[in-house]
Amino acid sequence: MSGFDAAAFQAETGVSRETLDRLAAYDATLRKWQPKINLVGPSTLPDAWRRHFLDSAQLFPLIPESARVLVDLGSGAGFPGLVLAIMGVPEVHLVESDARKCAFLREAARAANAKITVHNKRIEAVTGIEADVVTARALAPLSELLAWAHPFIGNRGATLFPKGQNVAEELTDTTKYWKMRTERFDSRTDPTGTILRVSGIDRV
Ligand SMILES: C[S@@+](CC[C@H](N)C(=O)[O-])C[C@H]1O[C@@H](n2cnc3c(N)ncnc32)[C@H](O)[C@@H]1O
Repeated sequence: MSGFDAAAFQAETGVSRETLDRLAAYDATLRKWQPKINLVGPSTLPDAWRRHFLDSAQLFPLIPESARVLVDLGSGAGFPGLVLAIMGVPEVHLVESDARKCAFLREAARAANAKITVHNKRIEAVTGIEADVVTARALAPLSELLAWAHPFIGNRGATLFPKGQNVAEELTDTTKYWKMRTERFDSRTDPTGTILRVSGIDRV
């Protein structure tokens, strides 16, 4: 059992009491639904405030201040997109192909009073959203993520992707297909992890 609880999350992120209460309502919904649908790895649930809530919340300060519209690809149980919506990103779209996970996302958003849009579709089928930021956690290699993100942000917006220790290899592979500006930030939850912020994306 981890000692990193909601209070530790609040101390680490500085979120308001109201935001913490909304995240706690999301957490309670996650714990209620987890036995019915495998939403997160069962072994990660006791440490959810660090492994999922802080892991998602650490992206918030990396979002440009002018950003209004965020698309989260392959949202699963809502990490990081739903956390970022609760923290204050004005317009958040969650894209998830699994209908049961979409039912959970709608219920968790209702419990947390978060006005998000859930798209129960494959990413490739979602069109017509002009976004400022695209996020995705644990979904695909970088080159694939950029191919999915590009229709939403063109070369104007930015992506934020938590990545593991293979990030250097993924970057090398990606430069064959994409021109881009990359910035790397140390993960606050994973000593071997990196948050990759990519912008100015164009095909080679
Ligand atoms: C490994 S989970 C990660 C979920 C969440 N982002 C997280 O980090 O906890 C990947 C999710 O992406 C969804 N997914 C995979 N490919 C997809 C696609 N092409 N379109 C929409 N959703 C997709 C899966 O159903 C799954 O819920």
